[in-house]
Amino acid sequence: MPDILEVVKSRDPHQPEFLQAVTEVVESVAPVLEQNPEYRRHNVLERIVEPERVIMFRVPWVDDDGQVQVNRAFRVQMNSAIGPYKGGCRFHPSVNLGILKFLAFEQVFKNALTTLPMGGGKAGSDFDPKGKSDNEVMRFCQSFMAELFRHIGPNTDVPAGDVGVGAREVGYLFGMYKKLTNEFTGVLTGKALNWGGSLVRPEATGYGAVYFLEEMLKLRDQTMEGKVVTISGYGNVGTYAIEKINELGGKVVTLADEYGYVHDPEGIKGEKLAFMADLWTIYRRPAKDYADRFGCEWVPGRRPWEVPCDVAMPTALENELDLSDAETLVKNGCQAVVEVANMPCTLEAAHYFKEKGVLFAPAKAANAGGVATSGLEMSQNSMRLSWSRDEVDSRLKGIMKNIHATCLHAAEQYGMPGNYVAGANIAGFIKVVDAMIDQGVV
Ligand SMILES: NC(=O)C1=CN([C@@H]2O[C@H](COP(=O)(O)OP(=O)(O)OC[C@H]3O[C@@H](n4cnc5c(N)ncnc54)[C@H](O)[C@@H]3O)[C@@H](O)[C@H]2O)C=CC1
Ligand SMILES: O=C(O)CCC(=O)C(=O)O
Repeated sequence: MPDILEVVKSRDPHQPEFLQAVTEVVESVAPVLEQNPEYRRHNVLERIVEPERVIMFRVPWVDDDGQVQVNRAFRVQMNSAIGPYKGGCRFHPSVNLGILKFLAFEQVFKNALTTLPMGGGKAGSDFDPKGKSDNEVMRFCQSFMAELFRHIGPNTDVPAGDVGVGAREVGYLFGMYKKLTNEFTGVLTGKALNWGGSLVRPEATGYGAVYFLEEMLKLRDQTMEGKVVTISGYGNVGTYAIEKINELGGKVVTLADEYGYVHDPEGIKGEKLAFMADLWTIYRRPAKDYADRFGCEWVPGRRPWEVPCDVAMPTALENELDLSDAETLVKNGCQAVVEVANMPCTLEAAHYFKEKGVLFAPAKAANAGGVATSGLEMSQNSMRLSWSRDEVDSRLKGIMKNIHATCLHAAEQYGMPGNYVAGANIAGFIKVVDAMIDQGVV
């Protein structure tokens, strides 16, 4: 039996993020494979690390000066064993095939944990929406969809937003899909409310992560009341995580970007939260604007993890928190780390938190509220009905509680009590590979 990590490394030596995501899963599921020889016989590990399909395409578009620009785009259709491919689109200059494969791979397990019938996929482009006009963004989205539309559909593949893709972009993507197919269907989630979106979808990832954190804290007889929290990204997930933390009596004291971080010991709330909410999501402006506007400390070239906190919630990008950040957090008394971004902690940082007894929520469990609510949007679209805010929020809360319990149960069952990383990987893995086996070698 070949070592799967060696296979992945030798096939795709230039995809470190993908290898990292696979390594974490392989470490977790080793006891499962040992106890279930059937999984080895069906070669499930070798199959699950290979995308079912990857579409790569060029996206030509015309900028405001009349100049033709070209970007590269992908849709990674990773696994459809338990439902149509499902996962967001990322527009960011760092996007490449390896990053999208890691995101699509994570999505497979995450979507399985929600219990909703969704397979995993991820799309994206190296297009940078920063500094682009509305019209440029629209032309880019239209050109992107002019190719993607033939590969997706409400029962085939249902994309959504991710970094750099919010309600505005989903609107432009949907408009083009509708024009090309002459169909009004739930082919994208994260739609605006007045044309098929779901209440609570914008808030869902941030709220869901805080619901997960509440469950973890309950095990230590604690609540969010009085907790000091550090975050990084201040886009969609950062904004709504802060809103929920404030509501539950916590206080968020940082926000950050690639240039440095803002320290606001008074907490990001009220008028300040409203200002911050628009800063990236609408204007794509740097974090420093917040410091300038409210007279807070701006710390250039450093990361927010050096600010003492009870809870750290990385909310920007992969590998934004490394071992030395983890050591600083632990030294400063941090009790819990919640991965709200996808794979924001390096493997070494995640291992260190576990070793030191810090509560550690892995992304595929903690940020699953977003895609879960996308699943609820799909259900509402299929039924041609809209649920109330309370209905969606209580389903979201129920799903997050269930994911928390599922992770604990799976980890316990395989001899790793309290290890949320192992629990999330094992539970997601078993659900997906059982479905793959049921469906034969396809
Ligand atoms: N939007 C969603 O529903 C979900 C998002 N996620 C993950 O959450 C994270 C954030 O996503 P969103 O808030 O949706 O994106 P967003 O586009 O709304 O916000 C992105 C944030 O990251 C910051 N950022 C961009 N480039 C950066 C860099 N090079 N260094 C540091 N910061 C940088 C931006 O300033 C912004 O604050 C990503 O890892 C995404 O995959 C995970 C689950 C669902
Ligand atoms: O809502 C969705 O379909 C995707 C959300 C997403 O991209 C993620 O969970 O990372």
